Amino acid sequence: MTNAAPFFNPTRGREITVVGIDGAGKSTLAARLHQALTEAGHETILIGKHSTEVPMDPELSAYVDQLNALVYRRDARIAQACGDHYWLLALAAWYTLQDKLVIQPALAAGTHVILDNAHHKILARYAVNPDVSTSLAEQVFAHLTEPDLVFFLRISARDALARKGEFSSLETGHSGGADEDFIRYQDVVLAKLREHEQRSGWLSMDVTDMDRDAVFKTAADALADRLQLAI
Ligand SMILES: Cc1cn([C@H]2C[C@H](O)[C@@H](COP(=O)(O)OP(=O)(O)O)O2)c(=O)[nH]c1=O
Repeated sequence: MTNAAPFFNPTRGREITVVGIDGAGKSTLAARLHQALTEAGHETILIGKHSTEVPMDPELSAYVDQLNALVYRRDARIAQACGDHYWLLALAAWYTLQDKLVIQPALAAGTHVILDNAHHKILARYAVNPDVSTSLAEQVFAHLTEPDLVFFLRISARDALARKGEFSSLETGHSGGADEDFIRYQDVVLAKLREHEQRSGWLSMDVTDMDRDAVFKTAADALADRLQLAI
């Protein structure tokens, strides 16, 4: 006998992440990839901003949900009072638990993970904040599992806004409520993402003139090509 034991040594799952500015189409693509992989018979989970379920562990799920509420369901006065460093560390705590309790066990069990809302956009947001050191922000996320494939959906802020129609205060970096505030802020975030892209081997797509089907088709081809995942 060899030591091959396929039933006890499932192939590790793949982690696939979608990044881009607000309105680039991340959630749309992530949901399509999740659906297509599942329909093709691949065990796959979709993880987003409010995914708090730790499989078969209601107690940990409740704890992760409390952390999600703390980080994302916060009131503006509390956000302001606590300040940027606090929120950076709270976000790092959130991403740490999501990685350790949900993503890593899934990958180890052979389940693929589609991650919408990865931490890269947060890094870009903090990189444009002069009050927080960029290297500190990079360090608090450095231990997270490295995705096997990152799709970067590139679009200008003006075009993203035309798609979205409306935006939240967070999506202007709390800089104001006008369209120009969204555009100015998101274009700076986009420039930071593009710097990251140069260093990271992301699969970059200019989605300005692509409809959702074309984006999905390009992504599906890349999954087959780079990760040998057929959908
Ligand atoms: C992908 C896509 C999205 N949209 C719309 C749907 C949503 O209202 C909005 C943002 O899409 P969404 O996928 O939510 O983007 P993100 O997760 O990056 O913020 O744009 C289009 O109009 N055309 C498209 O091709």
